[in-house]
Amino acid sequence: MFRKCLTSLVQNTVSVGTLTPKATEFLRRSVHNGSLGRPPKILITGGLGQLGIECAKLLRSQYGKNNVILSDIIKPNDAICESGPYIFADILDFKGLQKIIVDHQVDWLIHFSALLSAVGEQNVPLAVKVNIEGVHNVIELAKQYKLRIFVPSTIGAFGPDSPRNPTPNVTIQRPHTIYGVAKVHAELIGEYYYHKFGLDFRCLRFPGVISSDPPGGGTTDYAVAIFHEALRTGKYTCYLRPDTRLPMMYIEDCLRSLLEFMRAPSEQLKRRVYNVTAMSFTPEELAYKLSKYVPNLHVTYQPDSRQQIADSWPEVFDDSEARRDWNWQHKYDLDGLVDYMVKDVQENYINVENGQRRASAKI
Ligand SMILES: NC(=O)C1=CN([C@@H]2O[C@H](COP(=O)(O)OP(=O)(O)OC[C@H]3O[C@@H](n4cnc5c(N)ncnc54)[C@H](O)[C@@H]3O)[C@@H](O)[C@H]2O)C=CC1
Ligand SMILES: CC(=O)[C@H](N)C(=O)O
Repeated sequence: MFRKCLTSLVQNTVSVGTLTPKATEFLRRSVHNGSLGRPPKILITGGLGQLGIECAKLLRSQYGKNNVILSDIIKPNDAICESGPYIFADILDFKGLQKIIVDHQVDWLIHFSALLSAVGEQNVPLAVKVNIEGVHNVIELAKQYKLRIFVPSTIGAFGPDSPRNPTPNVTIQRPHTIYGVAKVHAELIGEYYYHKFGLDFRCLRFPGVISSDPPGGGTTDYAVAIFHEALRTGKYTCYLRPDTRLPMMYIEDCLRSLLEFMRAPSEQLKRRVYNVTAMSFTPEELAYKLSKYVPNLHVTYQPDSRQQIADSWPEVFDDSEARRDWNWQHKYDLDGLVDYMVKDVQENYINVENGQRRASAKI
């Protein structure tokens, strides 16, 4: 009965006449913070991308396997199905998303569906749909069902007119990619819904995120690809100039920032959109660090259309406001990142492939 009453409160489907507005708000917040014995039910959209699978692992370790639902439009493999709930959800299907939120009593929405910067430029109409219409759908649903919603933004939300070193939290934003335009739109509409309707909208601008999982087609992808190529072949051809400096972050830091930010009490947040970062480096500097593990590493540079995008993005990201307001602190610097990535790619990709090759040679 108590659980039912709380759920109704969270979803605002009944009015509880006997409770004061303050008590109602307290209960609603307690459920969102997982502090009433009921962890939040979380839906991750675009969950089979670079960030989604690892994010689900982290959130499931905190809130339980069945309280975190992964969703995407991709057919999942066996490992994904075994790891916890997975649902097909097209971000463009408003009613379909609505049904999932109602059926599964969702409290938090982590909205990862997107076309990244380089792929977005290859298919602008689709990027407009997924990155702009998709955000409209989730923001409206989050408002209707009183969800806490996280939408990531990016260094790509800045453009050539923005100060690049450092790029502060609030400054000129005139991006030249459809990806960036859509992210600025997401930041603004989220802030608008917060001011107008009290929506608990939260947004972090991430730098290039580095993990061993394949990235989705961005401008910062080289910083993942170089590990896979260099450790397999000792060579890598980079599509950016050697001196292209970009802000970056190891995935563990990125997802921890998301979790800490989602858990931060609303009154601690001075704004709804924060820059976060860990380090900045160039391809040349990364190659130098990697050459300590791959002594004869040979990197060549053939800049393509992604160079122009990178040249319009921040070089150094100023995340001092996140550090001040909710105590954001990164753990991995460039040395730590390279060390972890080398181990991860070697153990979980190269050694596994070699094992499979040996096994099939025996058959
Ligand atoms: N990976 C990075 O370096 C950064 C990522 N971000 C943001 O984080 C979020 C997640 O990024 P990644 O995981 O790297 O992207 P990703 O490209 O690896 O994954 C995006 C996912 O969205 C899904 N998707 C595409 N169309 C869809 C649709 N119609 N309905 C539902 N899902 C759909 C794709 O199937 C894919 O699994 C994105 O919003 C991205 O802009 C922000 C800054 C840096
Ligand atoms: C920094 C990002 O948003 C992403 N990795 C991209 O390069 O598009």
